[in-house]
Amino acid sequence: MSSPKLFMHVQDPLLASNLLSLNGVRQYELNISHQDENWLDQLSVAQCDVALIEVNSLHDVALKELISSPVLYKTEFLFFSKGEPDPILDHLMHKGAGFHYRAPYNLKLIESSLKEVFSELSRSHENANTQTSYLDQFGLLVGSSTAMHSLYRTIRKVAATKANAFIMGESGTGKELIANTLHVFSQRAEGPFVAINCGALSPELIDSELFGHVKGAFTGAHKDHQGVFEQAEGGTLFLDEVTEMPYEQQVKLLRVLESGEYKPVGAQQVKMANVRIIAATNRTLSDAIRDEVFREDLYFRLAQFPIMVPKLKDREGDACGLAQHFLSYRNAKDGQHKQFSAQSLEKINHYTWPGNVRELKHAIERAYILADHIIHPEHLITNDLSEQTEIDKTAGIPTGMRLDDIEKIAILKTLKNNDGNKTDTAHQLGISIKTLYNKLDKYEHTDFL
Ligand SMILES: Nc1ncnc2c1ncn2[C@@H]1O[C@H](COP(=O)(O)OP(=O)(O)OP(=O)(O)O)[C@@H](O)[C@H]1O
Repeated sequence: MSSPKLFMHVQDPLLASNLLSLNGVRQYELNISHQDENWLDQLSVAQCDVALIEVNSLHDVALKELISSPVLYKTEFLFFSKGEPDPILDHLMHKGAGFHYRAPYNLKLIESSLKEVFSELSRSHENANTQTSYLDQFGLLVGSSTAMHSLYRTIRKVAATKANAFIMGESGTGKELIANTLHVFSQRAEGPFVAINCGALSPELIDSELFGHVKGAFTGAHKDHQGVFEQAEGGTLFLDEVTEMPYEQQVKLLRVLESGEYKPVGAQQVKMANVRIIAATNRTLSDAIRDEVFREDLYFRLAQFPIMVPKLKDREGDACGLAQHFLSYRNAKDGQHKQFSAQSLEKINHYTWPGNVRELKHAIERAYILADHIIHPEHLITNDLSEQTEIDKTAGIPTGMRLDDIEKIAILKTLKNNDGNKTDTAHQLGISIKTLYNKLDKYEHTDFL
């Protein structure tokens, strides 16, 4: 088991020796900087959990670079300064970089901060290879891997600010849960969390869905309707699949973000929005911007904090842990005691889960339905095409299975075969996209947790 790593860039010999004498420092695996090289470059390579940085020059290039570096969100920083006002350092503190100690330094306080951070990090390092059903939970997110703990730290820092955030990650990695967790840890937690899927909005109703409408604004507008900006007033508005919003609508969104003003359809008066926006996409943004699917200016407005979500296959140990987590909740709901065989856990551990946590969750749901007591590998229907024939033979529908369970299996399997593409899935199943979204929503909110 590797222990947490600490990077130290301190020029003042007295401060350096004081810090090195602390137990709080010595418990880490130490990386001392080479003074004549850029410390941020060194820290990026060393990938340390904690960094002690002495700031003693307004011309510290690395400090400026840190503002836009991903290292800012992966590392816990303790800055030391003589106390001269430093706008860059202030900017970093507003971004939730960590602690700033001003001379004369209180070594006891520094020691206790380092110990606290160490015990939090050790827990994540210890659990990195867990195969048990117990996983750490942060907000709504479950996972004990180092990648998830690094994400938790990022969320904690971003939540402390007022900035908009842009969550990027593959489908099924948990972007909506992350947005919700950000909300829960923010100062707006008492306000509403409103999520809207921009891919599921019909082009005719999009203005009304976003900004609302007044009675009589158009045929069928029988009464006033609140748009999501108003519903989320004082809270957080989550724009899922924001890159799927029609290009011309994106300008309207940009305008609201710039001025805070919006006008319900048919209204005379503008309203002021008081919402924090969190957006998400599973597209590769550079491609979406290049192909003119998504406006670059909107991206910059939304992405004051970009958050990258790790794929499930990059969260060591979490696939098995999450599988057990989902199964235990399902067992508890039905008063059952179904279990995984050792071979099933092995299969879960080795499969790459291209559909990420959603695919895993659905696979466990299907396995739970198909297995009597022990979940064997053949009950775990994955997207792995090399196993498809075998799966199809073994996944016959047992007599007496509930119709809504059969429907669920048909929907989830078709979705998987279409790599998560909901338009193609709805088309093949002969249902509307809206019905598909409603059903998926129902499964996600009723099966587990
Ligand atoms: N870390 C996690 N812990 C527990 N459940 C999770 C986690 N991540 C994802 N899930 C579950 O997996 C499913 C998919 O999550 P979510 O909808 O947040 O993913 P997404 O990245 O927003 O997907 P999409 O891009 O397709 O909208 C949900 O049922 C969610 O509850």
